[in-house]
Amino acid sequence: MAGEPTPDVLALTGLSWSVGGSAILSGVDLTVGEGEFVAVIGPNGAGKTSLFNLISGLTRATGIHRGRVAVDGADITTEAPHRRARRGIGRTFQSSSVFPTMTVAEHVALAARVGRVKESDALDRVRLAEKAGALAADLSHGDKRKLELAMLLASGAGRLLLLDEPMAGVASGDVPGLVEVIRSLHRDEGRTVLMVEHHMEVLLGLADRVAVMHHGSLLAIDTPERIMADARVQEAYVGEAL
Ligand SMILES: Nc1ncnc2c1ncn2[C@@H]1O[C@H](COP(=O)(O)OP(=O)(O)OP(=O)(O)O)[C@@H](O)[C@H]1O
Repeated sequence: MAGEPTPDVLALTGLSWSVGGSAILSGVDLTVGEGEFVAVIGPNGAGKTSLFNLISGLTRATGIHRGRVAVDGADITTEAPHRRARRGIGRTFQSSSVFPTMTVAEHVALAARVGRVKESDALDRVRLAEKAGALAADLSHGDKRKLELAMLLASGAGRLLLLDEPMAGVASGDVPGLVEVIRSLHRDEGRTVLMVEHHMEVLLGLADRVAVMHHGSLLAIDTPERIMADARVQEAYVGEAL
């Protein structure tokens, strides 16, 4: 007999945020299932980063909030960011945040102090083990991204990964390696991923569904192929490449 249905890892209901009278997010409803990969796209200023901020709790003290954020069925709308991290929410930012004078291994050791993951394991999983002794300042941009992922894994906060434009600034030759690392965290380890990414060619074969943000609302959510063929999406992107 089938057991109880598992709650969605993430469920956003009527999520809205306004600052100084301007609506930045309006009534976003979105559910993400366990092990699902959802890409978030949308023109500049559509609200993608704000959406991630509301899920990770970074904007709690700013503006007017409405709606609900639930993780594994628990309402976390007013929870502090560190408590959300303990539930497994791991977040990366548009620009890399590593300490130039620390080595790769030192970064991961620091993160592992709050998690229970072996440091060498975290580096292996992002394919950075051979650079353990390198200074972060000497890493390519793609390797800095991998290091941030290793830190999330080591800290134990990577069951639901929120990746904000991980390919931004990464040299084109390093993109396939980084895509492979993200693919393996999702496909081989079953992690749930929400990722902002502008390049549809990266998302084809990676994302199960693509959510399109436009003017702070969710315009459409569907398979990458159907999203690419959606006339409303094409219209939202007038003047920008999809
Ligand atoms: N703390 C804030 N206070 C006021 N306005 C904000 C704040 N954060 C974001 N905004 C505004 O909200 C809108 C959406 O910004 P956001 O960064 O979420 O968009 P985005 O889709 O991630 O854009 P991009 O693709 O350019 O990164 C923008 O007009 C931005 O200026």
